[in-house]
Amino acid sequence: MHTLSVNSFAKINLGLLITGKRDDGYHTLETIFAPINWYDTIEFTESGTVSMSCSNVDLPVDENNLCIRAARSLQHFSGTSKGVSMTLLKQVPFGAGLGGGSSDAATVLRVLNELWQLNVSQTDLHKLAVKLGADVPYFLSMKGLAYARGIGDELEDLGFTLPWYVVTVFPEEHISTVWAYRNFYKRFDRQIPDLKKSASELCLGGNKAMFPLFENDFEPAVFDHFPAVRAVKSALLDAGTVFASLSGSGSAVFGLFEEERDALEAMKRLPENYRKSLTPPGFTMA
Ligand SMILES: C[C@@](CO)(OP(=O)(O)O)[C@H](O)COP(=O)(O)OP(=O)(O)OC[C@H]1O[C@@H](n2ccc(N)nc2=O)[C@H](O)[C@@H]1O
Ligand SMILES: Nc1ncnc2c1ncn2[C@@H]1O[C@H](COP(=O)(O)OP(=O)(O)O)[C@@H](O)[C@H]1O
Repeated sequence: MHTLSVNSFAKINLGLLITGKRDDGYHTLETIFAPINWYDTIEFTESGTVSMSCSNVDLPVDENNLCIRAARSLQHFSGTSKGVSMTLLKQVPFGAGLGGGSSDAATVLRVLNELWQLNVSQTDLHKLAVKLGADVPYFLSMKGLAYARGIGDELEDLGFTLPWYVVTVFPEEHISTVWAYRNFYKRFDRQIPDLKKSASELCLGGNKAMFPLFENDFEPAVFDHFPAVRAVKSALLDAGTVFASLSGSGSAVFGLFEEERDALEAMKRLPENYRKSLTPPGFTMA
């Protein structure tokens, strides 16, 4: 039986401005998604039923797992009776603000649409994706930097990449996205900068004066409740990063470096037990 192995890349958020709250409880936001070179690997083998195993025993592999939920949503939408056995090599920390689970869900939708020969349209896949998670559409349809609005599902491919090395650090604190959205300090009345234009001036024009616009609205509350997370941002700044920020709802923190040697030096200075990844400039999801 043929087995297909696919990598599911994680993301960081360059700027994350929460602009309001919808009647359904979801928040509207503006953010720039950027892919990083930290990934899970999922192996797919056709089978009569839908099942999965996972290298991380802390992650349930029941109907709540986003890989299973994605497979089920395709079965229900298409009416297919085909199945799949999935093996998830879990390397992206979860509760990290890196979208690892969302990326896995998007990979399952994309691969099973091909494997099961369903020919579900991109529009319909997008609808299935957003029901699985607000971040899932980004991983379904984008490869590089994307500007996102709505709940994170209205996407625009920016067509350029980050010109820096990205050091991403997980300080071993799992932060629930629900907790973060319940506890962030609201600033809905604040003037919203044009993140799309600023990202272009920053990445293409090299205008570092744009960096302060890329605030993460989760950061103040997360730093107040998790001082170890605040300390990672301070350590990256002390190591000479040109910009550092919480990613998503956290707890991962990333720093941007112009020189690889400075990025590697910064990684050495951080606690040994913190998981870290280094992404080169120009990275996109293959
Ligand atoms: C915060 C962000 C930023 O990219 O990512 P992570 O930090 O999770 O990676 C996303 O908005 C997370 O997207 P995702 O993790 O897919 O969230 P979902 O599973 O759809 O929603 C989990 C819960 O978060 C809240 N939620 C999520 C997205 C959003 N725009 N507004 C919300 O209020 C809702 O309470 C929802 O029930
Ligand atoms: N395959 C999966 N990988 C990671 N998290 C998963 C998966 N399936 C379900 N989850 C649940 O989703 C949440 C994390 O999702 P993820 O997209 O990684 O969020 P975050 O970006 O906040 O880390 C966790 O609470 C985890 O229990």
